[in-house]
Amino acid sequence: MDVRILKSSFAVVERRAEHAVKYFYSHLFWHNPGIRELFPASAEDMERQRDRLFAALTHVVARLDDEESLLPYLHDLGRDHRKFLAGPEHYAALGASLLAALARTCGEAWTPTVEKAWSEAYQLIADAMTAGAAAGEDPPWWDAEIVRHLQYGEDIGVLTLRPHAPFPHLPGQYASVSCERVPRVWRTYSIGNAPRPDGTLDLHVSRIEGGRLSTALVREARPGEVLRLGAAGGQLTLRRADRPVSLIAAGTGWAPIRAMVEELAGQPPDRDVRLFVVARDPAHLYDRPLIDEYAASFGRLGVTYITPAPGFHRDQATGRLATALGHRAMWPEQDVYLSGPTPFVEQTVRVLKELGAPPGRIFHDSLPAAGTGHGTGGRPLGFGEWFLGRPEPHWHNPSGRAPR
Ligand SMILES: NC(=O)C1=CN([C@@H]2O[C@H](COP(=O)(O)OP(=O)(O)OC[C@H]3O[C@@H](n4cnc5c(N)ncnc54)[C@H](O)[C@@H]3O)[C@@H](O)[C@H]2O)C=CC1
Repeated sequence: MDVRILKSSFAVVERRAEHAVKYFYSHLFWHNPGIRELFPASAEDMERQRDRLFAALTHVVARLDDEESLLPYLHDLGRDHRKFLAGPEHYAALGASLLAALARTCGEAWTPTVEKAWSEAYQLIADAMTAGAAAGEDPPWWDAEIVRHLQYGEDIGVLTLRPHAPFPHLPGQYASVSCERVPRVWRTYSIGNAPRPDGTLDLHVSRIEGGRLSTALVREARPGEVLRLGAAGGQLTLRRADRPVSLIAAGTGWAPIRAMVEELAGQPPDRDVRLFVVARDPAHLYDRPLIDEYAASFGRLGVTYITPAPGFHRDQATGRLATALGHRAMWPEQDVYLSGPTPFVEQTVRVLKELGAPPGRIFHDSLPAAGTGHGTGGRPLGFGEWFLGRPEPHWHNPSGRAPR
């Protein structure tokens, strides 16, 4: 496999990424009509799917000369793709369409040497993914019955699920979730509890305006229905160290923090733990009674609730949090765990760094697209630049896994 040739031809493809990805899917669905059934039906969900494919491809090409890190990534990716019902025949079809799209996009730069390099590279990718899928000991997915559905106000739902088989997860991790009401659409939700003896788990869902899965889960799903879960992942898990801890949650970002508080409460540490809970209004502090109970029973836990001042926009709570963080000392010595909306996490990380928190001790899930769409000097980003400049999205980081 000639990595130099692959990278230089991929540089051409990146500049015309949108064209390449559209051509790829048109080619794939035209030649394999059955495959369309495996992908989301709506144009909007399909758009996201296109983003994922190119992001994963970029990730792979960037690591082609580092097989040591690439192979485990591809194994995990293959194992993860079992939940999409991907079989060996699909890998062959995808390979043919990928090569056709690359050839089309590269134009005259597509020589027999380039084609040979890409065929070999794709074979390596497909072999590693199918080997990963075959070696996976976990089920391809977990069916999980809704056993309780609580709704807080119009837009928050807490769903308790009972997986049909043991579902390994660590406090703070998330799972991808799919529901028959919105076929073939998967979204990640953090798990709101530490592992329980009865194996049940809670998902905290905030309904997004126009979000079909979150609307179905909050407003329509009922006990008795079965959801589908992919393996738990993510690295927002407690580091066991002898340091003070701050936990900061906004909105349903409370879910993974709650799981970590449960873990800490099981073995209360001999160190200071401070919890900041931020919500758009007091009615959205939906777990406040439980948090107060924890604070009463777990002596080293201090809690600060933060909502916007009356009459202010919900985001004002983030400014109020910054002030409250400024009143806490010890930032250079502690571990900080953060969870909530992406702009909230970005803003709070900046404040924490200014307060002296070491970047290596601030933990949060990888953030999806920052989405400003602008480069230096306010220049709009080209499509390929935009893809490449994005932080690594967590939906194609299947390596951040639960213990197996
Ligand atoms: N592991 C993680 O990081 C998790 C992240 N989430 C994310 O958290 C969000 C929760 O949504 P909701 O409960 O509806 O929260 P929300 O929209 O009610 O926001 C809660 C608080 O976050 C802050 N905030 C929200 N948007 C902001 C902005 N643009 N700039 C500054 N501050 C902002 C405000 O202080 C607001 O009061 C979802 O986007 C979800 O994806 C949810 C669970 C886990």
